[in-house]
Amino acid sequence: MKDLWIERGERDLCRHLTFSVQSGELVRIAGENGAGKSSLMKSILGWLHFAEGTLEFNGEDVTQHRDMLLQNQLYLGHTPGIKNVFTALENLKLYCPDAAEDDLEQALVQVQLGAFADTPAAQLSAGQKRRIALARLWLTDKALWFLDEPFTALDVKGVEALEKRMSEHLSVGGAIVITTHQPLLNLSPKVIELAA
Ligand SMILES: Nc1ncnc2c1ncn2[C@@H]1O[C@H](COP(=O)(O)OP(=O)(O)OP(=O)(O)O)[C@@H](O)[C@H]1O
Repeated sequence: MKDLWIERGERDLCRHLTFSVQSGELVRIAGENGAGKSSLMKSILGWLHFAEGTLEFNGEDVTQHRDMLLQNQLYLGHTPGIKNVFTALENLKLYCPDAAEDDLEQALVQVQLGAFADTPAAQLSAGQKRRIALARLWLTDKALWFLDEPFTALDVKGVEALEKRMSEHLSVGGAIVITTHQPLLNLSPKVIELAA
């Protein structure tokens, strides 16, 4: 990201922001509520316009055509986006339609939802719904993850499991951009601070 200038409404969320994310690197976007962390992620992914700046992915300018970036990324938003009428397994299938049934079930086991595969999401807690969304991280082969407040509603075990999965991803050359108001337990990110 080079010289990003992002405006929202009347506010400049950042000006001339430059940073990089390398293979194997965890980058944390930090800042107070409203500082622009989610907006920055959405701008990088092309869902929000940015006023100025360039984006490169694998050394190629993708500012105008983000196809290559989008094909290689997984974005997990700060709301889990779970449909109440569907079961945990069905919800995961919606996100990962090409995954084999066994793999979907295994991913639910990884997030301690093995026993809830056939339970409608309406009967699950906020943390359990978050875990369904997170189960995608055990199924994806995308290199670059954007995780917007992924720890919300998770208990300590859930946080530990997610950090372990993130650590595995980094160790095989993946990269992660994360926003979180919660301190990481075992991972040491590079921090990009946005002023409120
Ligand atoms: N849909 C929207 N339309 C207009 N402005 C918005 C919209 N969503 C957010 N904003 C504004 O953009 C700014 C940045 O919001 P953003 O959600 O990116 O902050 P954040 O740092 O992710 O906050 P939080 O820590 O609360 O999640 C805020 O000033 C907010 O008021």
